Amino acid sequence: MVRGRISRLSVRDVRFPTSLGGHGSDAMHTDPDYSAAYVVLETDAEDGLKGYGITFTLGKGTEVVVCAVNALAPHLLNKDLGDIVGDFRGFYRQLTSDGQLRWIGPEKGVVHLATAAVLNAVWDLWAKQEGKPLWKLLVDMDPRKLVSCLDFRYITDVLTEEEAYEILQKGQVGKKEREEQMLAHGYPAYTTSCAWLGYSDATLKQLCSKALEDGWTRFKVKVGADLQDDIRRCRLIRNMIGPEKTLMMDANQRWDVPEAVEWMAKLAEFKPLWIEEPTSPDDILGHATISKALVPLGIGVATGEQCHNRVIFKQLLQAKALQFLQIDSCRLGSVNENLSVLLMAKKFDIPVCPHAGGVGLCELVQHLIIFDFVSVSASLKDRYIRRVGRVCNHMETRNSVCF
Ligand SMILES: C[C@H](O)[C@@H](O)CC(=O)C(=O)O
Ligand SMILES: [Mg+2]
Repeated sequence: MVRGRISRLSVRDVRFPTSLGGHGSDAMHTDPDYSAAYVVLETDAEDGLKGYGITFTLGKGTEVVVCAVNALAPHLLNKDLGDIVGDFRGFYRQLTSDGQLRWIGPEKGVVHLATAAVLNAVWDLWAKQEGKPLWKLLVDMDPRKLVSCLDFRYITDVLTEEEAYEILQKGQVGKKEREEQMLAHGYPAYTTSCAWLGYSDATLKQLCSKALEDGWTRFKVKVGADLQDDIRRCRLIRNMIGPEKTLMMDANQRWDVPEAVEWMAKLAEFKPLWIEEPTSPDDILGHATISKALVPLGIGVATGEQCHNRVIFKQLLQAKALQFLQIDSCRLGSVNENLSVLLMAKKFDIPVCPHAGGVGLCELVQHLIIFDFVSVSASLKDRYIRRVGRVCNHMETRNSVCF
């Protein structure tokens, strides 16, 4: 039973100096300081429970997101939590339709990152009050109630509320067994931690050996800045992991469309499962062109970590522009919008492999992907979550079930 009126919203600018060691570096973000705008919601309820919400940022941008969170605060303060989650679709619309703030969106950029942080905190508070981790709150929720939390505006041409409901109804079959499977075995994961672009070959080798010792079987390597460097680094890592283990590549939007196709033709010998963000995240048809050109090479296209909203995902799916869909728990408008993308992916039969690794992302997306497996996709085929130690060890979480 939800309770309390929101009495306080505070937001902090939290930064880790990861750029000093090249951690998190890629072909476009050469000096990332992993950071987060960290929101805490308090209520006047006697239970003393607080809701914590995060959005991932990269250093200086955090102060801008903090401003946007403060600008959204009046929508929450003095509101009854019961009223918010009782009409969650309406509340999502209220936040994303603020007559002045939507001009600097709408549903994209800084204001949407801020929306994610705020709504992540609301979901956290709701789950805590119900005494469940978020994934369990979602899995146990009546499908009618669940679809009532989602905003179908702009996506009804591919997914109506009724279709979403039917998907969730079908997902009820075998749900208990899948939940037990998750708790017993976890969700398959991959690591990027050994192959950031700013790492020397010596560091790459040392971290890759350690990851192999630790039992990792799937590895992602950053590429895109210099072809000869990429060939050398991909050869090094492929030789170390052997022909059977999985290798993914991530270009972080570095290339033009023809360049992406030519570059990947040169890296195809290292048998990547996917090339992630080969070009601008806004270029839907460009992704479709790349995707079509890489099919004969057996390389899929993965994208989504910088997809603004459900509309872009809808078009990527319609255009057959991706083979792996990467939701981001903090770039989309929190759980509400992520769930609508999970349901669209199910309709198009495209596996979801969430973006994670940044501050709080591994902790957040595991809830979404477990819900996806238990209640939506019912499949682990071609699905992997990202796991990372470096920032996760600053987080205290319950129910961590990734391996
Ligand atoms: C700047 C970030 O570290 C980015 O490289 C993360 C990313 O692309 C990924 O985790 O995937
Ligand atoms: Mg990436």
